Amino acid sequence: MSHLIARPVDGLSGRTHVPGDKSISHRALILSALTVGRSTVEGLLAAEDVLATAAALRALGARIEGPDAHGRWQIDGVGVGGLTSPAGALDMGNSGTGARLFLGLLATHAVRATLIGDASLSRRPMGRVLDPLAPTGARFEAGEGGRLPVTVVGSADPLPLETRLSVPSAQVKSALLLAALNTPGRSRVIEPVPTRDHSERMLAAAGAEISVTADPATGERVIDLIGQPELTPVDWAVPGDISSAAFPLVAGLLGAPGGAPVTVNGVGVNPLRTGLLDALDAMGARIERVDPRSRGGEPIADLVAYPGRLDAIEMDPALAPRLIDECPILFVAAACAHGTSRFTGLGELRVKESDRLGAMADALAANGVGVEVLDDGLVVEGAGGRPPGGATVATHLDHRIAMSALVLGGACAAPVVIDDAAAIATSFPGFVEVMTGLGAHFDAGRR
Ligand SMILES: O=C(O)C1=C[C@@H](OP(=O)(O)O)[C@@H](O)[C@H](O)C1
Ligand SMILES: C=C(OP(=O)(O)O)C(=O)O
Repeated sequence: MSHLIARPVDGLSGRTHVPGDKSISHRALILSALTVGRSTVEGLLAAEDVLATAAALRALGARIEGPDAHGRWQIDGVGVGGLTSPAGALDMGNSGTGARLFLGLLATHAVRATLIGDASLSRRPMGRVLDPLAPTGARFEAGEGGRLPVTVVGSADPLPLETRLSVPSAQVKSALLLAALNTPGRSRVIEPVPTRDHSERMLAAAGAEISVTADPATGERVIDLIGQPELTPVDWAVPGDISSAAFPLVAGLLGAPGGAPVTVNGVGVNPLRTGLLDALDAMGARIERVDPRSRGGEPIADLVAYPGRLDAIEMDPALAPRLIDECPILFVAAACAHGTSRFTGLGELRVKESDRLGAMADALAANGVGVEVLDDGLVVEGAGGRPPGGATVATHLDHRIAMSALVLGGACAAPVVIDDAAAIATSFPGFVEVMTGLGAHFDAGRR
């Protein structure tokens, strides 16, 4: 395990960019593998989670090469329904998105495949996709409690789905849409609470017959997909990941008021992903969106975070699906704010790469921040400036805990150590370089 120390700094400033969006990168590879012909991806996130998806698709018959000298990836698809049984197990590594999306994809292919993952992924619930996928006719042999390893015996003659999501999860929604893609006829997924809509946008871009409407009676999102289309190749362009940009942006906010800002160029600002910006805005943060434009069918902008006073919030729980991955770094912002913040509606954080409520409560408490853990949230007593710091944080194979703790260290009075920096490669290779380029001080020496 490689520990890393974040030393206190006065603030960060400068201009940077972050790697491609993880959600969009997974989907670009998967949908490309289902087209007939050659697709390309520019800006693909070449991090462990996405590379696991690429490896799994290769094992199922797609050809994927990259990056070329221009950073572009090429995928030769096998067409919807064209995947074949892999020779060995598909290792999804640390990736919940990969595991759930492949369970959907494979459910309606006449293949047999076993999905495995690391210790963190092997603890995460898969029943949330296995149960709603059962009506396709697929068979699943799962580990205890519906956990990995899971062997999928895909249905050769799948039946259409009509499902109302019981968990607000883009992974579950996307698994069902991928299953519906190779199912004859019309499938319907009803989403009571909107979640990131990259799958819907990208399926439409590849020529699938998909419609998204609001149920006139309930207002719920109704997604209809006609199965077994011939998908056309796409030249995808992936925006910067707002979930990665969150770290330099919050670090930028935590500098001395009046200091220079941190700018992150070309960040995806899909409205279903920008809950962090809304929560920080409610805390009094100044984050400007400059030069709004679009990339690959998604809105993007340069985001500029100015250091200044932050005040506590009582977060609106309805924001949860729009900022779910950004909660750990939002808790760091709250730890430095003036007053006591209250976050609820975040029970989903307990089933991410780690129990993120428990892991962040431990990380903050060890570093002198007052916290109370709720069933579905946290109460954080802001230090109104620099928390004490000085402790080691257990990262539990969780990239977002690792990066949040390093940002915390920069804003504390004494250094913060993480026990293992390796998990950062899950989603944000180059994190250390991006942050040090803005003035962060990390080292692997002694405290
Ligand atoms: O669909 C996706 O790409 C993702 C959806 C979210 O998970 P849930 O759908 O389980 O909330 C998020 O936490 C994850 O990092 C990526
Ligand atoms: C929860 C996350 O990812 P996944 O579910 O794909 O492991 C994340 O990236 O914060």
